Amino acid sequence: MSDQQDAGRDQTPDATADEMRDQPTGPDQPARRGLSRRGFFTGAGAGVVAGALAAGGGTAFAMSHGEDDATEGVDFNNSYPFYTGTHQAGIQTEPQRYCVYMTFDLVSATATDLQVLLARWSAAIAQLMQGKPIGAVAPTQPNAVAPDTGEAYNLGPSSLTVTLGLGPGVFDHRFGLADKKPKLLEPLPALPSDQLQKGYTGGDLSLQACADDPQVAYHAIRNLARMGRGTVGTRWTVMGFGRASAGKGQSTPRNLLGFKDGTRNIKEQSDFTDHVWVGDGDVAWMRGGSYQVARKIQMNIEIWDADRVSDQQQVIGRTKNVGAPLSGNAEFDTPNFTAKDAAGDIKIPVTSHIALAAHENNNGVKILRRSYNYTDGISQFGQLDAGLLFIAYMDTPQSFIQLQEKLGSSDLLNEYIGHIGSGIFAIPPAPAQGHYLGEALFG
Ligand SMILES: C=CC1=C(C)c2cc3[nH]c(cc4nc(cc5[nH]c(cc1n2)c(C)c5CCC(=O)O)C(CCC(=O)O)=C4C)c(C)c3C=C
Ligand SMILES: [Fe+2]
Repeated sequence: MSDQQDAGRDQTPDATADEMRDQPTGPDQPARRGLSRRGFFTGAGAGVVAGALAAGGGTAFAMSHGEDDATEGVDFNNSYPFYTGTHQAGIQTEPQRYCVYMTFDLVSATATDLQVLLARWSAAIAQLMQGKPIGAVAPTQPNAVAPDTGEAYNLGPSSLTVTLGLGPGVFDHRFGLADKKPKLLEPLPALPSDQLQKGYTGGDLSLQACADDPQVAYHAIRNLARMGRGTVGTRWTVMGFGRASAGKGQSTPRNLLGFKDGTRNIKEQSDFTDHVWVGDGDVAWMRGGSYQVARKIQMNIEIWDADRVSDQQQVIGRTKNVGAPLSGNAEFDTPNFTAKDAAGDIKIPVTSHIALAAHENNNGVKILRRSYNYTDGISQFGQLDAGLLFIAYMDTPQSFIQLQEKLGSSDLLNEYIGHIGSGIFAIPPAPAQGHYLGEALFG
């Protein structure tokens, strides 16, 4: 690691050495908390993802921003525990800056192969989340092939979380696990405005690796895919940057439309209990788990960029700079969906994105959004190929279906986006020490 990277990773200008040593750890608690968010060196910015990858790590650089920014500091030494015995990390965890999402097809039809893979992946994920390699990077035996590919060596845990999902295919005729199938795990139905492409859809297993260093997230997925060879084959992947959602202690970031995204995301513990974590109503082994819906949503960026900001605000239902609902003044003002202006017009259009998606207008339905921006470069038509890797967690997939049936039919945003990829997965709870993800399936 270069001196510059070392400086970015280990120096915390306004935290003392004692503060750094004495932070509490526990389920879903980072190993080090309480470090000042401001005054830090920041991690790699969204616009330099490719550069950071090419440079071989999270670029550390000092920047000055205005007051209304989302530049919380990054502690590359922060880690989360894997063996919590409760919920998997990477859901309630404050969103990290980068995400590599990949789905896999099971190419072996033997339940034992699946069982061994889940056990080996679990052990490896636990190591990776502590910032450790999954075996020797440079074996002493000169003819040996290295178990770990090495590109994350010494980069620090970087808040890595790896979240595993089980798709509907795990419970089909192949593995004898049909009686263990989560009650609500079915392929998503066709939804209005779907433009799904086979190359970005489906999968028997999913891995969501999130970290504050893109290379740490990529290393995790690369090595887990490598371990899976012979049992799984890769299906589709998206690399996400610039978290497009906010956790409880975080400021709200912006998506590629330039709007704050995540203002009214789920943040309170009671909402996680009521809307995200599976309770007693499902198969017993899913208790503490969740359902994950992933959508690759392409944006027609050039068309959006040509639109007047006043119109963009009508589409979203919020102001672009502050992120306030059109019925209010400040970002966290509660939207008033019946408020009218002096001319008698509804202030938040009824077909705006937030009016259609808000829980007040959907019988109380709420989902946890944990999305990331993505770019695939330039399309065959010479246009920017970019969008949102929409990832959501919920206690029933019906919540997403209900919202998307409405959004897909009427959302003003549909002129500017297209859902091109899709996947649905059951998220098992996290194992306790000595156990592995999905172990209850094989009892
Ligand atoms: C089916 C669920 C949703 C999809 C798909 C979706 C796509 C999508 N959203 C944005 C941008 C924003 N979304 C915002 C709010 C918001 N979105 C959903 C659901 C889906 N979005 C919900 C439930 C909400 C909260 C509504 C509320 O309670 O007010 C916002 C506003 C800021 C915020 O509260 O987060 C933006 C901006 C894009 C660009 C997009 C697809 C590309
Ligand atoms: Fe949205």
